[in-house]
Amino acid sequence: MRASLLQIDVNEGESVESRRHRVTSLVRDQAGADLVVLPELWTTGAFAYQSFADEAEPLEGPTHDTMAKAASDAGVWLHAGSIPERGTDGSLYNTSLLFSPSGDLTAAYRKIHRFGFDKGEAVLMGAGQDLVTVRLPETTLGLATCYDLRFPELFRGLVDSGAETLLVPAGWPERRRSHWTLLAQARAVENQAFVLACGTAGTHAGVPQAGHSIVVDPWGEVLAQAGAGEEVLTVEFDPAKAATTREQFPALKDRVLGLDPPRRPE
Ligand SMILES: NC(=O)CCC(=O)C(=O)O
Repeated sequence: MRASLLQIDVNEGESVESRRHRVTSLVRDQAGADLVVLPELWTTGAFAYQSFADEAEPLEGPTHDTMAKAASDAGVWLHAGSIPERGTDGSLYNTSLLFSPSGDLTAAYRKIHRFGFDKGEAVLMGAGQDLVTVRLPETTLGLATCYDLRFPELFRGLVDSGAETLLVPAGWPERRRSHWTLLAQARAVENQAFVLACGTAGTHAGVPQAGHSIVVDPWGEVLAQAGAGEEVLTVEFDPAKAATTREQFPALKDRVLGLDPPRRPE
């Protein structure tokens, strides 16, 4: 499979409309890839909390429409990153969209772990409830978003649902770049899965972004990593390596199931 991760520079000097236009043409340029991945909340910026409500869109809003067309023009599976979604219940969600090569919306994942503790996304957006996996001809995708990367139980749930390739759009800050690389490798090793993690470049809301989008194989080897600026990171990988790694080093089979989860501290 050939995958292209589009590490987009997200900054307030460019309008949402102009960025959407620019990203659409970048996606179209990826014809020949099998899978294209965009970052988290690339229209607004993941830390631009004050613009979430103004820029929120219904699931099938302007970003959906332009990305559906770009996926079919390029003939690629497109993980279009995430949008600030205005749900039919009126709440906001951080929702990622996956399109088929014919431009159909195949899956939507509402981010489960919201970042910010008692501020920002954590209070402005609702939490997703559902794990999402998608069967492609070559592999089964598992969807997660940014801060989710810190929660291994979510990824284990995706693996239990058949995932072999884990897609993680993000808006990860430079301040914690070492965690980004470490966690991407950890999720790959412990789940014996590919991890394709696509972040943003630039600075928005005063938060410099880490960039350094990364592709890790099921053995934990880094197949490719971007630099700090806007970049198209292209990588070829054999998705069957998840199954062979699991056969040859069958650690997932040694899981002890049914352990009582520790109680959450008061
Ligand atoms: N947008 C996010 O989820 C940021 C996550 C983050 O900064 C971290 O986990 O560290």
